[in-house]
Amino acid sequence: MAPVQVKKICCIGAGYVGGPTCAVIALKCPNIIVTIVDLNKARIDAWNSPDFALPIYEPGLVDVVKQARGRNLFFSTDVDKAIEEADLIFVSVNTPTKKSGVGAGFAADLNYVELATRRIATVASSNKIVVEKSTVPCRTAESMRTILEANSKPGCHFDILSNPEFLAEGTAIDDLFAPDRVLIGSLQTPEGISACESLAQVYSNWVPKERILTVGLWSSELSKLAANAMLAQRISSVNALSAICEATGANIDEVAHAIGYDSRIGPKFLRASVGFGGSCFQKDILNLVYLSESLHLPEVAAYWRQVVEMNEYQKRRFSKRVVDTLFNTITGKRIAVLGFAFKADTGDTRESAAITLIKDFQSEKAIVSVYDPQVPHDQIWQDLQEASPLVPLDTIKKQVSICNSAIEACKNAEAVVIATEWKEFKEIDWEEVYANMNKPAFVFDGRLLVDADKLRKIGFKVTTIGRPSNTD
Ligand SMILES: NC(=O)c1ccc[n+]([C@@H]2O[C@H](COP(=O)([O-])OP(=O)(O)OC[C@H]3O[C@@H](n4cnc5c(N)ncnc54)[C@H](O)[C@@H]3O)[C@@H](O)[C@H]2O)c1
Ligand SMILES: O=c1ccn([C@@H]2O[C@H](COP(=O)(O)OP(=O)(O)O[C@H]3O[C@H](CO)[C@@H](O)[C@H](O)[C@H]3O)[C@@H](O)[C@H]2O)c(=O)[nH]1
Repeated sequence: MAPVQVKKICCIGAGYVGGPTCAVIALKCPNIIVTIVDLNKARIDAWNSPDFALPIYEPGLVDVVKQARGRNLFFSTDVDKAIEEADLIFVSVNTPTKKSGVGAGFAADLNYVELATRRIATVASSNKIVVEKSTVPCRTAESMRTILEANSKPGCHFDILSNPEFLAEGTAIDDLFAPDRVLIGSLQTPEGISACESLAQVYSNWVPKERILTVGLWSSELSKLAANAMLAQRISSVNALSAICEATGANIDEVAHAIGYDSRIGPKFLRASVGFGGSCFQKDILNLVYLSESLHLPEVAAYWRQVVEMNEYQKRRFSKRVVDTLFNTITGKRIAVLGFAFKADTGDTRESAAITLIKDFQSEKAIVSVYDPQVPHDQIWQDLQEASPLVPLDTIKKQVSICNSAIEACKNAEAVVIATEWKEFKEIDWEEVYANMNKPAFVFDGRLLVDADKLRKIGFKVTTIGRPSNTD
């Protein structure tokens, strides 16, 4: 079967994945019309804003959108029109962890995927290649196919592909321009292989052929969960070692450096931290845990669950270290929290470690001043409210304030807690910070960001993750 040449793409979901991914496809494939749709009008309006005030912050994204928007890249709320016109449809909607019902707290909520799939079936009157871009449990493509086939118009044929996304926030554009690999899963039927070839041709406009991996549908779906589980496992492993370092006098930086030199281990993703955050790692591991339990593999489930438990332990351990170091009480003390995003170079706060830390400080009755260079203030209030649903926002606002600079946040504080590795925190005038703080002035570096010796020379008492107190 000759592969269909894709001329029009629709992407359902204009979020952190759909937006950047399909904007890059539009940039790299000027002959393909790409329309990104979403039900959220405010989000689409932001993508279309004349001054490029896009709904997500991602280095390099504005340049991509500037070049392609209006040429062959369009953002719209008219979901049906874009579905109808497209040859290929990416489903890039959110798949959060279920909050209630069977599998609550573990299983992926596939409601958005199902609604988008049903919409495609209802609207489409010509053949479509439907691509699962969202991260989903193994065999979701089968459910999508069943829904599409049961609801399709006569003569309308659907091929389903899995094409998970591996971009990391903060480096999304670089990752999309030069991906380690593009993974496409299809049924191993002539139609499936042909559809796979159609999508591979789109990517081959800029991705070298040897980096486009084609596999079976279920392997593709599972590979996405597996990649995230193994990445998160590395962080939990290094964080577990950081606890041993703090107790023994070893230095986690030196340990990570030494083990990373082994070419079988490699140096990347071994940075001890206050805990991993982001919308993916925890969700996808819990998804894998649920899958393992559903398959009656309790030992496998327990193995992966431990990666998340270690992460929770790391966050709790860090908060406790702050309290212990500040003479076992932080009641009424001002703590400056630098960074609220889950990592640097993003404004995304989903599952950010900062949220847990601030909640812990609130329950110890500290006064908290927060600063993040990218996260909107409304988002911070929303996250803190969601973290403490029983506490009225007015009460939270009496304990927490949001500042417009790091210097302002640190004023009159007893301690500075570095929760996100923003480069600007390395470069702030620490002498000025010190001058304006109560003494003794403490710094807790949860990101291995600052030069502890330099800060100690200024007068700070510095505690660094993965190093023993007082001696690093
Ligand atoms: N964020 C990441 O870095 C990342 C990376 C790789 C994979 N993923 C996966 O990609 C998927 C999307 O993640 P995200 O971070 O972009 O989510 P997101 O919440 O930022 O975006 C999803 C968008 O889909 C829209 N939507 C939901 N249902 C819809 C429907 N029926 N019709 C039209 N629009 C609809 C929502 O309004 C939302 O704007 C998830 O499965 C996630 O696990 C995310
Ligand atoms: O050595 C490290 C590396 C990362 N982190 C933390 O781990 C979290 C996740 O970081 P990262 O993986 O860089 O960002 P994400 O955007 O969550 O990307 C992950 O999740 C995406 C969504 O599935 C995948 O597509 C990516 O491949 C995968 O890296 C963040 O809190 C980081 O601060 C560490 O603590 N130490």
